[in-house]
Amino acid sequence: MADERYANSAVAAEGIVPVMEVKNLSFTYPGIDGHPPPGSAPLIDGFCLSVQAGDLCLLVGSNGAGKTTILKILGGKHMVEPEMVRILGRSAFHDTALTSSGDLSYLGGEWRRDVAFAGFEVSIQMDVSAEKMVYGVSGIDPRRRDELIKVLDIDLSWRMHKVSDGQRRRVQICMGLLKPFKVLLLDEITVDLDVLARANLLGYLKKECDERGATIIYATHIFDGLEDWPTHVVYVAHGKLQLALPLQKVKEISNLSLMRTVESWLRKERDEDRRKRKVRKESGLPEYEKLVDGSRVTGDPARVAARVMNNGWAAGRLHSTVAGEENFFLSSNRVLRQ
Ligand SMILES: Nc1ncnc2c1ncn2[C@@H]1O[C@H](COP(=O)(O)OP(=O)(O)OP(=O)(O)O)[C@@H](O)[C@H]1O
Repeated sequence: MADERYANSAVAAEGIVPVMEVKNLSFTYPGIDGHPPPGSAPLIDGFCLSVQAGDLCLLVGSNGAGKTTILKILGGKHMVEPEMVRILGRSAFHDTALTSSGDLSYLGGEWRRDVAFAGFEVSIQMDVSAEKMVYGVSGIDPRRRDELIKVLDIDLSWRMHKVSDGQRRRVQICMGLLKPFKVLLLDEITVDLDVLARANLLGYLKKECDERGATIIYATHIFDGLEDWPTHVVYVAHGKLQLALPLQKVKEISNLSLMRTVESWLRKERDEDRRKRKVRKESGLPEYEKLVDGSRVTGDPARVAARVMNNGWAAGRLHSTVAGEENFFLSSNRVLRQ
């Protein structure tokens, strides 16, 4: 699907390297011993995607589909084989300059940070002003900073330990956008923004893509204000790419609103899952695949444990993700087969 899109791209035709290229990405979270549980199937499986400069991709899928995992891998937070994910021609995990330069920015989850002597993942709620946070980053274009403060309507006198969740989130977003990113990965960070702040932020992000050729991947379940916002829609289910299409194409194949279109995809996916579970149950298998440390295990765990030596993990690595089990329970692209 993604390859089709890439082949149609004028930029690709000229042989220009895409801003982001994901090739056959497979990933399994490590178990307690740093290795994937015996017999676990890859959580992200054979995922491919090409994204060009200026693309605004909406990443959609049901809960647990793998969106956050994919965004974290793209953001260099989990190690995968360098050739699986190339951002601006570099490996996000191995080339830390990608994120430290601000070229690649990831915004998601709670606002936490490792603080010396205080521990890892300490939430940012200390008694510090918004001004100190926003002006504490050096080398920022003052006009860009002023615009962001305005767009996000930040009161610089806010004390971070006293503000509301939405106000804290606005400062977090501002900090994440201060450097003129080339690629921005957004994992639903607008949930606690009010309607106006969200609309202003979406407008700002679109402008960044239109005017600077920045690229954004945005995972969300909130479709308010997104009808004409993305340039592309990427749908993932069970860790597999289902489709990656220009918004125009999505509109051509569906006469529903974007939200209703995505809803129909998810409904179809759920119905298919239910049907498969029914078949499993009727044939005496457990209705749900067994979960080991949060990872899927296919078939009989005792039997698949025997295949542990061939599960795609290289010895001594923390997060190796060489492609693993072939017999994945769900087939790829099945959702779109009409
Ligand atoms: N650290 C982890 N260790 C093991 N499994 C994990 C871990 N984090 C997530 N998972 C599993 O990975 C799967 C995908 O999770 P992920 O958070 O990527 O989904 P998502 O599409 O972002 O879901 P949502 O829409 O609910 O945010 C889930 O089944 C989850 O249980």
